[in-house]
Amino acid sequence: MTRAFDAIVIGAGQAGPSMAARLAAAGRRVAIIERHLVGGACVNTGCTPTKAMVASAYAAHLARRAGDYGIETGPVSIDMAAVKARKDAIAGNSRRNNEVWLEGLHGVTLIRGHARFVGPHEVEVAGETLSAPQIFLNVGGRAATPAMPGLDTIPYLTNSSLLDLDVVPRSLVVIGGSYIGLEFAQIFRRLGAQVTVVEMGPRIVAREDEETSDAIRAFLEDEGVRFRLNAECISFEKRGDDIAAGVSCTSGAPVEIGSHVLLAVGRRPNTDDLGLEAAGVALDQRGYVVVDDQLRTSVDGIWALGDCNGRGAFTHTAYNDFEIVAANLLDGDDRRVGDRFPVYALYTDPPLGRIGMTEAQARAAGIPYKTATRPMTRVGRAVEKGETKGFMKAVVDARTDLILGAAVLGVGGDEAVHGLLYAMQGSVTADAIRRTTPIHPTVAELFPTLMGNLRLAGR
Ligand SMILES: Cc1cc2nc3c(=O)[nH]c(=O)nc-3n(C[C@H](O)[C@H](O)[C@H](O)COP(=O)(O)OP(=O)(O)OC[C@H]3O[C@@H](n4cnc5c(N)ncnc54)[C@H](O)[C@@H]3O)c2cc1C
Ligand SMILES: NC(=O)c1ccc[n+]([C@@H]2O[C@H](COP(=O)([O-])OP(=O)(O)OC[C@H]3O[C@@H](n4cnc5c(N)ncnc54)[C@H](O)[C@@H]3O)[C@@H](O)[C@H]2O)c1
Repeated sequence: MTRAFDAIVIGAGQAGPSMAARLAAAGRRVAIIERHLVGGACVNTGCTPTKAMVASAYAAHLARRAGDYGIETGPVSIDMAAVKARKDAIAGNSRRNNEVWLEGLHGVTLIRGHARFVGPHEVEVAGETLSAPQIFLNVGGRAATPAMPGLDTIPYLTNSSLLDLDVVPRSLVVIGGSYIGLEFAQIFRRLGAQVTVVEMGPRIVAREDEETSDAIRAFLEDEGVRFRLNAECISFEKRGDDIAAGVSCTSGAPVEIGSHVLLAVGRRPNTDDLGLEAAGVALDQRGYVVVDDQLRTSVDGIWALGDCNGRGAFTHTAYNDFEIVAANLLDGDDRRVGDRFPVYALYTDPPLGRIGMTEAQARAAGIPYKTATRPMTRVGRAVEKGETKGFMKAVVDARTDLILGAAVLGVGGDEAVHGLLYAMQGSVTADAIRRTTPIHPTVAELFPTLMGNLRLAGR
């Protein structure tokens, strides 16, 4: 027997539950299917637990630096079991709040199990077939584990399993020098591990401008994180209790030894075990669901939201996907993915707040642009806080005076960058920002000064 609903949502991550709630509020009978933990990657193995650990690592770092502020402390030691318990409590509370809310929604049925398409509008889960004219995919992604020689012979960690450790690894080799790898590298270094980041490219966070990569590398090196760049042909081998990572770098020792290895080399979408071929939903070469600018898939009545559509890789983009689909379907609105500005943060300390284009992207696009940079050593609030690493930088269209992009790498950068998000969204010019009167002392108070220092690129 087939159980009929008006809508089925597959995956209770960052878009699915809100989608289910909106549909139910509009009078639809909705099934939402979750195979593992409500809240998905962000709540359980991503944003929430990692940012809780960033906070513990920051506390350790600040305690070690207490003397800089005239404060005396004793020796700093780490109780990793307590760090883990705090992180688990925060993530667990968030998950339970999501669950209680979802289970209490009138018109929504939460079904536990792995969903698989058996037709364009039929899904099998826990031995039952469900059908609905509208289906919303919110299946997210997981850590990519590419075929690397020897990987199957060692007990490697991913973002999920690393979060289960209740002891600090003696030495952690992080494969991948990008967002996931760098956040974990700094966390575990501050918690006391020897940390080496192995990156196959010539620099870390290669999507950012070179000066950003260099500054992040420099402050992580200051804390004792080691880097092996240009590490092609990585291989692994068990050596007693340790793991040897062969790194084939152009310089340096050919092998890095660690007690633990973290794989942080990207994500892959959870679309390989969803039976999408039975529905005829098209995937791209990397397995992401192909969608249009309103997140419709190649099959009528099926939408894809969140990481699985390859149009974003963040919680806020997943949630915005829900807003777009709900507005178009239920509010008669006309919202599109193309209308959103890319904005995100890298939660190292100091964090990187980023919006829009990098300078390299503006140059590659052939846009005539102006740029200005200011080091955090010349930001009063950063000096007063004793946290002067990093810089802020803006890239502005020389023809229109509109902001193309910005990077705020510095204390409070993840928050401050929002001022520029609202300016970009509202088409506010650099000159208009220059004329504002922000609060003193803040990091964002230097944005008007920054805009006053814009110079044509190359001058
Ligand atoms: C270590 C780490 C740190 C991160 N930090 C940040 C951050 O600070 N800020 C930020 O914005 N983003 C961050 N991200 C990214 C963020 O977690 C994701 O972008 C976000 O979770 C995507 O949401 P989603 O709803 O698309 O998918 P997910 O949250 O992955 O949810 C998908 C859900 O679908 C379920 N599912 C999958 N297949 C099926 C199936 N066949 N049947 C039933 N259920 C299924 C899964 O179990 C999961 O619960 C981080 C990611 C990682 C890994
Ligand atoms: N603060 C945040 O918002 C946040 C934090 C963590 C993750 N995320 C999301 O998760 C996504 C995935 O992050 P990620 O850091 O895993 O992936 P990524 O795709 O950003 O970077 C992967 C890195 O691994 C390197 N790499 C790939 N293969 C390699 C190999 N064989 N050997 C050595 N290095 C190799 C790449 O050159 C790259 O630097 C991000 O795009 C981001 O959207 C967001």
